[in-house]
Amino acid sequence: MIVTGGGSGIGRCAAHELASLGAHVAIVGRNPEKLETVRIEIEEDGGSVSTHVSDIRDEETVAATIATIIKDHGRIDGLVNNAGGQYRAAIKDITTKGFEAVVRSNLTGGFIVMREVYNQWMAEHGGSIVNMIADIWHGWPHFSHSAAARGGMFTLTESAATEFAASGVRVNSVAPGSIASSGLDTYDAKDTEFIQKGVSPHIPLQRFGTESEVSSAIVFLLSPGASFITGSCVRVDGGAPNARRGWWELQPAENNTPFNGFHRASEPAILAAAHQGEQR
Ligand SMILES: CCC/C=C/C(=O)SCCNC(=O)CCNC(=O)[C@H](O)C(C)(C)COP(=O)([O-])OP(=O)([O-])OC[C@H]1O[C@@H](n2cnc3c(N)ncnc32)[C@H](O)[C@@H]1OP(=O)([O-])[O-]
Ligand SMILES: NC(=O)C1=CN([C@@H]2O[C@H](COP(=O)(O)OP(=O)(O)OC[C@H]3O[C@@H](n4cnc5c(N)ncnc54)[C@H](OP(=O)(O)O)[C@@H]3O)[C@@H](O)[C@H]2O)C=CC1
Repeated sequence: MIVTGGGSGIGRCAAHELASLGAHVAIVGRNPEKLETVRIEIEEDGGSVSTHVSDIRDEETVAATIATIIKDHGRIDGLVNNAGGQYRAAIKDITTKGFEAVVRSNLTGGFIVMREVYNQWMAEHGGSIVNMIADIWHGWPHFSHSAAARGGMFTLTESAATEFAASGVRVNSVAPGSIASSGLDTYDAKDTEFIQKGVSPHIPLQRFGTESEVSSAIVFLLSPGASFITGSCVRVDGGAPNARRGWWELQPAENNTPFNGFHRASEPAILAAAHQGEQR
């Protein structure tokens, strides 16, 4: 199994889960120290793991990385195309260089990894691919570059699912909403406050999700339990896209206490666990 972005957050959690189920996990990322930390954790837990330093945007390195994984481990049954991210900015302030950096990180890079895994292994042997996107439905203000890229990845997933089906390759996407992952550490306090105020009041389940709640969707889609599912998207978002204006005011009075995501009783525990790297 390959997990890109396996050195932190959701990718780290998925890598732990896959290793605990008996898979050899090849984790890919740019930062060798992060990968090394996760390698030690997984091995301490009795799992099998290898680390591969690669920027998913660098075609040559990605091709070489996939070839190495096949040479060393003999097969690739699954790909978790998870690496990515963005910074918060209004459209009016996004430079072309910044826009392209985010699109390359969240669309082109994932495309390169998926194509190489397919061409070098899965076209002949089958497999399962999970592409990470985000809660982009109806747009993603202040993260528009990422929304554009993830929208592309959503339809790339649908196209690949059909093109690859005859090879026995399933391709699905997972769309996390607001997840209290270590990825939130990449935002400064101002951004986090924006996310908290802008996002939390619109989550019907009234909290942020956890890394393991996203990992379980990933693992399900990779598993034989999902053998008739391809070209689909599993949303892991607490119902956020279904909340509409006025929704909160229509709640029963006993539920009608102000909630602000991070301030809910469960939030500090979830965030603390994510920050301390305790989620597996
Ligand atoms: C509720 C929340 C939901 C979502 C949660 C998550 O996804 S959690 C996951 C969160 N995890 C992650 O996001 C992790 C992965 N994310 C990343 O690696 C970066 O965000 C990246 C995608 C921009 C790639 O970065 P890189 O190192 O490859 O690129 P680079 O540094 O070379 O920049 C290229 C250009 O982009 C621009 N620019 C960049 N940053 C800013 C900024 N803060 N401000 C303004 N502009 C910025 C700038 O134009 C820069 O060029 P310049 O002006 O410097 O010549
Ligand atoms: N947390 C959330 O609320 C949400 C997260 N997501 C998405 O889920 C995925 C996982 O996020 P999360 O775990 O929260 O955040 P993290 O920032 O912890 O994870 C992102 C991982 O991707 C790796 N990465 C980023 N860019 C590259 C690159 N160009 N090449 C190789 N590796 C790269 C990073 O490692 P390194 O720095 O070593 O390269 C890092 O390990 C991301 O795509 C994220 O945008 C989507 C919606 C919501």
